[in-house]
Parts: sequence; structure tokens; C-alpha cells
Amino acid sequence: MTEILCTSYCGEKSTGDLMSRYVSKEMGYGVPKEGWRICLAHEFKEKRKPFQAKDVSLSNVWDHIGLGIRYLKWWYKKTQVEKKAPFIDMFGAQPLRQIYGAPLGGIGGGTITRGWRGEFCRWQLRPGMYHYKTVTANQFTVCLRRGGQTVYQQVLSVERPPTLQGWNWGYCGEYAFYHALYPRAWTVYHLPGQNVTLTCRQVSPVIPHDYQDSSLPVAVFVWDIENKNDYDLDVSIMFTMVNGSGHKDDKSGGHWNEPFHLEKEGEAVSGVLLHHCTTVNPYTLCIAAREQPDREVSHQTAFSPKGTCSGLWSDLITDGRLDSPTGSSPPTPKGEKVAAALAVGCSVPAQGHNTLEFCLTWDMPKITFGSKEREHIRRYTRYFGTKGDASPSLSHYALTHYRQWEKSIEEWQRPVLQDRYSLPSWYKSALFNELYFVVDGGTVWTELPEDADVSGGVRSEDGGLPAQPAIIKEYGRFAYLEGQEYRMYNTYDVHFYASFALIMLWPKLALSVQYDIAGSVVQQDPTERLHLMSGRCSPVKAKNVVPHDIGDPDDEPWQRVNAYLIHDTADWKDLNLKFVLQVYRDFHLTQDRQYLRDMWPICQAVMDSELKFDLDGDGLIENSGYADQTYDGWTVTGPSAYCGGLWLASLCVMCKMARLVDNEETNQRFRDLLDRGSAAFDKLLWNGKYYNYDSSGRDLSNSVMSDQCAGHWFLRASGLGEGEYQAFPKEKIQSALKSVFDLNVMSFAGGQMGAVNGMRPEGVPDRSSVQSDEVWIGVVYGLAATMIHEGMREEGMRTAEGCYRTVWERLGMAFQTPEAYCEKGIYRSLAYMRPLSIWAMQLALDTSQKDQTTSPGRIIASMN
Ligand SMILES: CC(C)CCC[C@@H](C)[C@H]1CC[C@H]2[C@@H]3CC=C4C[C@@H](O[C@@H]5O[C@H](CO)[C@@H](O)[C@H](O)[C@H]5O)CC[C@]4(C)[C@H]3CC[C@]12C
Repeated sequence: MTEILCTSYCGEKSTGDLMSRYVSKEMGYGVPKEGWRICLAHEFKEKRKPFQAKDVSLSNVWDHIGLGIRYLKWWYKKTQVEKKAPFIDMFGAQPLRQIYGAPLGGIGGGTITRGWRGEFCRWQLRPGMYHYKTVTANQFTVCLRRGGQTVYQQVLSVERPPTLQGWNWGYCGEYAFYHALYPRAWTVYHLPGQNVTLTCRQVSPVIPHDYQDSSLPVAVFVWDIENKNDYDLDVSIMFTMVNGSGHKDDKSGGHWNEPFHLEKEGEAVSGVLLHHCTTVNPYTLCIAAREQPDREVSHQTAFSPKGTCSGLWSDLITDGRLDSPTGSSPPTPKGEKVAAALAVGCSVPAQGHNTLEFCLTWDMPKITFGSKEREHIRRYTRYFGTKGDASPSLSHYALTHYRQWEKSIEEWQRPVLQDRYSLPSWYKSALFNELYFVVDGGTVWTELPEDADVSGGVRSEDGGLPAQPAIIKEYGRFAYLEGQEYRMYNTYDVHFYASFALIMLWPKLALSVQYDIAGSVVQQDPTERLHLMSGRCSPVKAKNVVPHDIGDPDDEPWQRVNAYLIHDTADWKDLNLKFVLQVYRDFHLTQDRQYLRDMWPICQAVMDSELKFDLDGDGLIENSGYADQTYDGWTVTGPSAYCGGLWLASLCVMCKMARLVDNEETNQRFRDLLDRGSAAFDKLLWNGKYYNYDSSGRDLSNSVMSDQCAGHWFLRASGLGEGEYQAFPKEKIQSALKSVFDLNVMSFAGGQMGAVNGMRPEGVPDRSSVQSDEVWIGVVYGLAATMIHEGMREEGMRTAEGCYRTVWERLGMAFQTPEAYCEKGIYRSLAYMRPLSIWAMQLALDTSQKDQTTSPGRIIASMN
């Protein structure tokens, strides 16, 4: 135990590494202690590559040749014939860019990610479709004036781009650092030789349990200026923004800019609207500032962001303000781009401080997905309308409400940051910063159309789902991608892990997702299609099974589910069980009885479907000899620790739910299955130390799987796992977790990289498949949560710490945590959903701290 604590302590130094090039002593204005901090001059030494076909080991090539050929044919048809983007592009994986910081914007209105060096570099305005492009002209520039003379003017960027040569680039990164504690981030710039420190605080309205402001496509930038000189200064900050996102559409012509001023309720804002007039999904960007008597706001409606761009530079340098012409700019001719600038100035007394406030908003109220079949209305339109004229009022609202947002954010984060359970620093950063994916997961949050019928008019015999569930009507529809590179919405086997963030922070959205999945369970799509792994054709969606995902944003999500076509997931063993387990966990945490009543028939239906996987009738399901579960590249045969464990846990919660709905007969039926299934599980899989990977009897069936206790994890997260609702003997779970800690964690990569998915008992990673020697960060956080539930808190923290430090401090993958990495060289699928499971650790910590008598509903309420 001592050793664990020591390593953990020493590990804290890693943050120091990210700051080793920082030369200033200034620590900025109001920057919190906890979070992810990096000097703008930092360079990550290790440069990893995305997993490619060439990385498949020789021993695994044979198993994948068929898939490889079929994928290639499918890819060719998709990209060259249909001219569409494949949902997974094996030949177009994003190279690793070690640049990302916290995204801007609330949930589901589109996102613009800024890099930690300040660049505007990752765009998701078209719903679910990412576009990675740094727009050079999008910058903040500072102008310092003393006694009516400009003494310093600098673009706050360390870049020295080949364009815009009339601007003063190349700010020295050693004088600045970035600090992220999502949903806020700070950049502290000390201005060398000027005795001035600027702190830019970036605030997005991502507020737990708030279903209004959290939907707004806005972000605020608050600039705190500290003047440590003995003389007064006039300071202006200029915000420049191109009309567009660095996409080729920016030059398609017809875009125009327009200055505006809006005054209401005694508060005024002004700025520039940048109308982006594309035929599909048009939008308006807006840069704005709060007007105050002692602040001067000025603008440049339009400038061309090419050439040297010296005009704008001299405009500002002359008097610290911009020309401020009236009237709109003409529409851009084809081939030309346009940009706008907004400057705000104030005086900062000697040894004093002052503040400037800007915001960025984008208004794309109506969206169509790739198929363009239907129009969807974004959630925020409920409050700001669908006309596309909301930017001024969005800006006004953001600039007059951001303080309240910050208050709520601080109240929510305080108990964790204040170290209630002596939590380590890295964990506080991980917990909040990993939350970026709820917003930057290609997330859409829409209104349910009046004519929509979630259950497709299909009712099960004993009642079934309402056509328009009240939760979806009131709280809208929510979808987030499996990953920015794995473009499928609400991938359910993965959401199982990630769902902890939603159920703990926005429980209504978690339930809304469940209603959509339940609606899809009762539907079918008999269209036959080829599945790439098996090479066989089968229907797109079978009835009474949980879908893999609810569709591809480049097609028509919700309407056409199961974009994933590698396997026929109607035959997957984990999806149905993951639905049942989530239903009960959600009920336990929300105490929503209507939800339980609505989901109960669906749970029964999917459990009945699942029962067909118990071919020998021993009460335990069998895997089918291929990768028929979330580890979709790792073959599993016969009863297995992972799916068998999920099955037993599901039987257990079915008993519990049967009791709650007063259905004794069903309780008995599942109790009988549970008794027989547990005995079979024990007999077939327990080896005295841990549960074997599977019971195939292959050489590798006794591999140690890091995720072998997933079923038990969910029982514990649901307040079960003991007494009447115990599916696994306590001592066996503890022994299994200890084996995983000793082997998958401590015997892998020096105990510094989390838990490898599969480990051989002799201490070498299981290399029998393309996924067994990977580390899945989201699985590791779930494993850590299980350890915490079982009283192995030090081990859990140590396990999770390895992943955080690897991803955020060593590999430069901040705000793009991947699905997987291997010990050396490669990673797979950047910006992935599963790591949101870190919130399961928080639930475990909360649960283990709370008095046994505390009602579960209060765990969520206390996060509120
Ligand atoms: C003949 C060549 C030398 C060999 C070529 C082989 C390649 C074409 C394949 C080798 C490995 C395959 C990939 C393995 C994993 C994948 C992940 C999967 O999607 C999601 O994965 C999650 C697990 O990470 C899972 O939980 C989710 O449910 C899935 O939606 C999609 C396929 C693939 C990328 C797979 C593709 C083909 C190979 C690269």
C-alpha cells in the first residue's frame, strides 16, 4: 500500500513536466489550483500513430483477411460511388495532433474546439460531422497604450503563419500557460517587458441538471487585465473571426457580415453577425461584447483574411480602436472569404485590474443530417426561436448570465475540488475534463417532432411504450457519437460505460436515450445487408433486440439504426443485458417509477430474446465463437466471464424489478435461472483465482480479462450485489479484482498505463487478437470504479491514474481521449465515448462515503 501511495505522489510531478518551460512567475487571475495545466511552449516528445491494417500482427492477419477484403470493397463503394464519408474510415484515420483544449458551447448545438495554444481548430457545426482545421485569422490580439501612444501590440498566438504577415505573431509561449477545468478554461499570458498579465477565462454553459442554458451554442471569454506598473494603461483586446469554419464552403460566395447593437433590461451588447449562407444547414456566427460606460467597443464589419492584412493591424495600432463602419458588408463573391473584428478597450490603473467581456455564439436552429430527408430542430430553439435571428439575443443572454453559470459550476465542482475524500489532483482533472465528450461527441440535442412516434406504433402485449414519451417531449432527444472517428450515434454497448456521466449529471437525457433505445427494440428493419466480418447477409434490425447504435449522422439517425455493419449485432450477447442493467441502475438513481413501468415490458422482451443464447439450458448464456460483444475483435466461445457475468447480473436485476412491479411469477422464473446460471458460471469459469476469459478450452481461455467483473460493477452501482441480490460470491470478486490488479495493471508497462484488456496468467499480454493487448481507457475507469466499490480504493485510483497520465500528460491526447492504446506506438479511435465512465468512479466514491441509509436519489441530488 505504501508503495502505491508513493508512486502516486511521485506521479504528481508529471504536471510539472507540462509546465517545465514556463519562465514567468505570474499565476494569473482567479485560476483554480486543480485541472490540467500546460505551458504554451510545451512539446510532447512521444508521437504515436493511429492503428492501421499494417499493425495487425502476422498471427492475426489470417483471421481478418475476409473482413479486410469486404471492408475494402464497401469502402470503395461508399467513398467513390456514393461519395459519402464511411462511418469508420480505416484509410483516413486522423493523424495525432497534440493540440486540443476545451471545446466551446453548450450541449447539442454544435461545437468549436479551441486548442490549448488558443487556436480555433476543431469544428462540429454540421451535426456529428467533424472538420479539423485551424483558422489562422481567428485570434485575440492585445494593444497596450500609454499616454495616448501604442507601446505594444501582439497577436496572442505562438504561431508564425505564412499568411497575415502584417500582424505581429510569435508571442513567446514560455510566458503563458493554459489551464483546463472543463467546462471552463483559463489562459494566462504574461506580456514580456510590459509588466502586464492577461488572463482569458473561457466559459461554456455546461451545467449539471440544467436543461435550458446547457443547450446554448455560446461561449464567453472574460479577460482579466492586471497592470503591475506604476502608471495607468489603456488596454484593448481585439477578437477576429472568419465567416466560416475553415471549410471549403467559406469560399462558396454569398456570405455577409453585419454589425449589431442590442439593448434590453438595462444591459447592452454589440458586435458583428457573420451570416454563413450555405444551402444546407446555414448558420450565423456572432462575436459580441458587453457595453459598459467605461469600455469602448468598436468593430470592423468585414476584412479579407488573406494577404498581409495590414489595414486591420494599423487600424487598431493607431488609437486602440477600430473604424466601426455602419451597414452590412456585401455578399462575398465566389472564391473569397470574409472576416470580422471586434475590439473592446478600457483603462487599467497603475497597480490595478480591469475586465473585458466577449462572447462567441452560433445559431444553426434547423439541421438536416446527411440524408437530408428530415429537418430537426435544435433544443435551444425552445428558448431562442427557429428563425435564425437569435445571435444578438443569445449574445445578450450569455454576457448577462455567465456569472450565474459560473456560480452553478463552482457549486457543483466544489465538493470534489475541496478534496472531500482526499482525492488526488489528477483525478479532479480527469473527472471534469473527460466530460468534454458529452458536448464534443458530435452531440445533437433536438426537439421531438410533433408527428414522431418513438415506438413506431408497435406495442408489446402487456402495454408498451407511449408513442411520445413525456421525457422526450419535455427534455428532447439526445445523441452523441461513439467517437469522433467512429461515427455512430449512441453506440449502446459503449454507452453502457459512458452513461454514468449522463445519469449522474443530466438524468433526463439519460432516460431520453433509454426511451429511444426501447422504441427501437420493438421495431425491425428486415432489409438484408452484408455483414463484413462473417460475409453473410442478415436483416439490418431484428425485433426485440437492442440496436448497436441509432444511426450515422451522415444518414438519418433514429430513422435508420445500426449503422455498424461489421457484425450482425442481433446476435451479440451483451447489448440486451446492458439495456436491462441500465434500466435498473437508472431507476435506482432516479427513483422514477414511471420509467421503470415503461421499461419493464421491454426488459422482459429482450431477456426472452437473450435466453435463446443458453443453448444447453443450464441457465447460463454462451458466446458463439466469434467476437459477439463490445470487444468486437476478440473472439469468445461458450460461457464467458464478460457476457456470463452480465447475464447473471441482469437476472439479478430482473428479480429485483419483478418485485418492484409486483410480479412474483416472473421473479421466481428469473430467480431459478439465476440459481442455475450462477452454479454453471462458477463451475465452468472459476479457476480458484479469477474467472477465465471463456470456457472454450482453447490455450488462451484462461486469460485474465480486465473487464471480467462488469456485471458485478453494475450491481454495485445499483445498490445491489449483496444479500438477496448477490450474483457473485464476494470473496471471488475480490480475488478476481486482485488478480487483475496484479497482472493486468502492475505487470503491464511497469504499472503505469492502466489495465491491459487481456493478460496471460504468466504475466504477458494476451496477443491472440487485435483487442486483447489494448488498454481501453473507459474499461479501466469502470474497473477502477468496481475496485472502489469493493473497498480497493488505492488499487482503483492507481489503476485509473495510469490511463490519465498516459493520455493527458504523456501522449498529448487532451480532449481527445481515445478508445484504446497499446503499450507501445499506437492508439485507436480518438475522442471516444467510453472514457466518460470515469463518472462511475465518482458514483463509487459517493456511494462508499454515504451512510448506508441514504436514499439513492440523493446521490444525484447532491451532485446538483
Ligand atoms: C488483411 C489485413 C492485413 C488485415 C486487415 C484487418 C483490418 C481490416 C481489421 C483488423 C482490426 C479490425 C478493427 C478492429 C476493431 C474495430 C472497432 C469497431 O467498432 C467499434 O469498436 C468498439 C471496440 O473498440 C466496439 O465496442 C463498438 O461496438 C464498435 O462500434 C469497428 C471495426 C474495427 C475498426 C475493425 C475494422 C477492421 C480491422 C481494422
